[in-house]
Amino acid sequence: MYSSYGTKLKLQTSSILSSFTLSHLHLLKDLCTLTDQENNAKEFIVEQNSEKRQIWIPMTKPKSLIKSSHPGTMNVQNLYDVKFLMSLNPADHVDAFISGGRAATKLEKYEDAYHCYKAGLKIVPKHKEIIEDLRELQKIIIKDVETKAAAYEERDYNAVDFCTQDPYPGDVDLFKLEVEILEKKYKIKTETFPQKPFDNLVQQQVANATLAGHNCMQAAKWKEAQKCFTMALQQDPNNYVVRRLRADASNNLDEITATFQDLWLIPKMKRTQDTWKLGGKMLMRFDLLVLAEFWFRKATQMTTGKDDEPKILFQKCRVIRLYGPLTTDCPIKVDFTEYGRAIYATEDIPEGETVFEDSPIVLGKVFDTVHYKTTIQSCDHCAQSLLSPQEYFMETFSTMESDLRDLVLKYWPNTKPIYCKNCKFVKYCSNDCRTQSWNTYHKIICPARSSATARLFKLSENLGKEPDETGTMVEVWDGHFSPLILARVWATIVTTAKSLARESGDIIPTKDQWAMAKSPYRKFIAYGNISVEKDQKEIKALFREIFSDCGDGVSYEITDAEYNGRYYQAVCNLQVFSSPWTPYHKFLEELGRAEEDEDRTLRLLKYLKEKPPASNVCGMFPLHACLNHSCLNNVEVSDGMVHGKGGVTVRAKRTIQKGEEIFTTYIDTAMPRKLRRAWLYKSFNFWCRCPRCQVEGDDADVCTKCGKKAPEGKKFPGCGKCMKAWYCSVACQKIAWKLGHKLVCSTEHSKTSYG
Ligand SMILES: C[S@@+](CC[C@H](N)C(=O)[O-])C[C@H]1O[C@@H](n2cnc3c(N)ncnc32)[C@H](O)[C@@H]1O
Repeated sequence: MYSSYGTKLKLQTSSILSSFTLSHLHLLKDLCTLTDQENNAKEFIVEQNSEKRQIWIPMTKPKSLIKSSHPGTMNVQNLYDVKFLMSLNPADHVDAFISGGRAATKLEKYEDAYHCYKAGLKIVPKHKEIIEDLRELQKIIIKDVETKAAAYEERDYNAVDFCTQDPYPGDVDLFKLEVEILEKKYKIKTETFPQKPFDNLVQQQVANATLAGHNCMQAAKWKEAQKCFTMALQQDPNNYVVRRLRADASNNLDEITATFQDLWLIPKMKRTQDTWKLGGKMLMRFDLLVLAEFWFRKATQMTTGKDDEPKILFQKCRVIRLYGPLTTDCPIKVDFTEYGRAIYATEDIPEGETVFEDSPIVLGKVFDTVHYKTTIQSCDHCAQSLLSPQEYFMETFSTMESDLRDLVLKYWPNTKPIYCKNCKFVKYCSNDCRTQSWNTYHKIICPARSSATARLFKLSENLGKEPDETGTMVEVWDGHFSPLILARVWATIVTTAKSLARESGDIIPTKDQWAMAKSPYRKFIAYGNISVEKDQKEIKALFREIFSDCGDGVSYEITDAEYNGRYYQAVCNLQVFSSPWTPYHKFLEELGRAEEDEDRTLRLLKYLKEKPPASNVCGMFPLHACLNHSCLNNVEVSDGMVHGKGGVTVRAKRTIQKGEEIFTTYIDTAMPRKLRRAWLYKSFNFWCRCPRCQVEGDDADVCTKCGKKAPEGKKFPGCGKCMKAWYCSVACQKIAWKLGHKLVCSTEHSKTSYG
């Protein structure tokens, strides 16, 4: 039996499934299992190359019986099995999730373990064993993080250190244009003053006026100071010190043009770091961002010692340039802080209101996240779900009354995928998507193009593993997303650069054309500083092989910096989503409009489920990726339709005041403080400093406020409302309450419980 990609799926007499992938196995699970009726268990024997494994999955209770009769039950050895268990979506497979959780814990895939246990708790909310396992997991994660954190040198984290100040292509022209605007719109003059010979008397007058101006400045009399400096400059227009002083006086009067005019007239060689910085600030207010960047770049170059302001100001210009156009229609702006990009409300946003919507620039398969059951196929290009009636109704589709099945088939949209003509593997929802995909990236990375591209797809299908010389499956890629996403970014850059070259009558793109092609990805600022390429040698070599020949003699060099940078861009900016408008919704809409027999339609209702299964993919979202984390998040992110395609919608969880930062959450905020922090440190490399983390405690044996330790064997009483902070005295509790516990304790976040 062959899958659409040509993968050999052999069904043997003993129902042994060889050479499988998760989706194949899922689709074929009913064909390939032995059912143990007596013990209500199904056996899955999974063979990959020479490795054979047996998993017994209990289908119904009683659990004890299954365990005792099959010592190998739940012999879950690796993530394939964990993922497989998760994909079964059974109603009563708590044991499967326990085993999956334990296996994932052993494999140090803590997030997977956590989601396995959570799935188990969904079935039996207070399952004792799972709660114990979750506690154990919590301890393991904290220990792991503490060990790793101790091994790293504690660094003063500052996002600007990772940001480049390289000019963008086209900036030279923009620079000239902005100088013109400066002269024409803001009437900034470029003047030189002849050197006047002046005698002692004039010199004395200049000195007196300067001193008087200086005294006025001290007394905060800016207007008077400005007048004094003007008198001095009339006598000595080339005195750059006085000009700088007058700029300060004008700045204090908020006279932008006057301030900048004086700074502009100071010759470049005479401008201090401070002058460049102030000039940049004025240029930002003129909205002349390329010029402003130039001035802040100069200020950065002249910085000695610790002064991050010019660097931060520079990046502020960058985010206005990059994100300004994306936020014109929403009540937000993107700014730059010491922890990178951040989104702020530009007006009050009522609870429930949409804050913004976003669509992905690049999307690809979800990887390594067992809780997302990606069994539903979707368009490889636009992520539209290709959910079939069989996948939606599952076994009930064949058992429902035939007239109902006919009704479904009549109104269910066509979800038959359209395949790439070359590889006959990659699926699309339409010819349009197939053509667009081909023209933008697929022609470079189509698995039919070379053995290297075929290997990349295969690797992605096998969740990052491939056989080594001995046939043992080894992990070649340990990213949490499919390596195809990176391949797609590079392939898109290549095709864009090639077409820019073609437009100017060339074949090989110029440096500028490459830079233009990379420009859409500038929005994805990445802060990774730990080199990943050492650990991913194999896949890096594979990418190098693929992109060394992009056709027409063009190659794209994947340097170490390029590899690391793009890897972190993806890591820092990906978000899982799925199109909320599925074939199921279209079906319901069509059925609703149709004039069908009411009785028949009503009979169908009992087969409808609350929510259709999702076809999750992950995408790089330019705006959404700027959302920082808080354990007291004020927005919620959900799947949404954006310009007719799948994307994300960000809604206010409560009223957000103008100027407040917009925070999402990266983790399950029901987790206790210590675990939340460990999780964030492990996955995102930062220690959370949100208000909740500041006012909640970790243990009852330490006073959350003053840090005092409880006597041996004793515990301090906890906050009666939230039980998330413990105090040694009423005094400590009162102080903590005033300092912020009150604000946090009254929120719904504090009412959540974990496990
Ligand atoms: C998806 S990005 C969010 C936007 C980010 N500031 C940026 O510009 O890339 C995630 C990264 O932002 C930073 N971050 C997010 N929330 C943070 C917080 N509460 N404290 C410190 N850093 C945070 C961390 O570096 C994290 O890895």
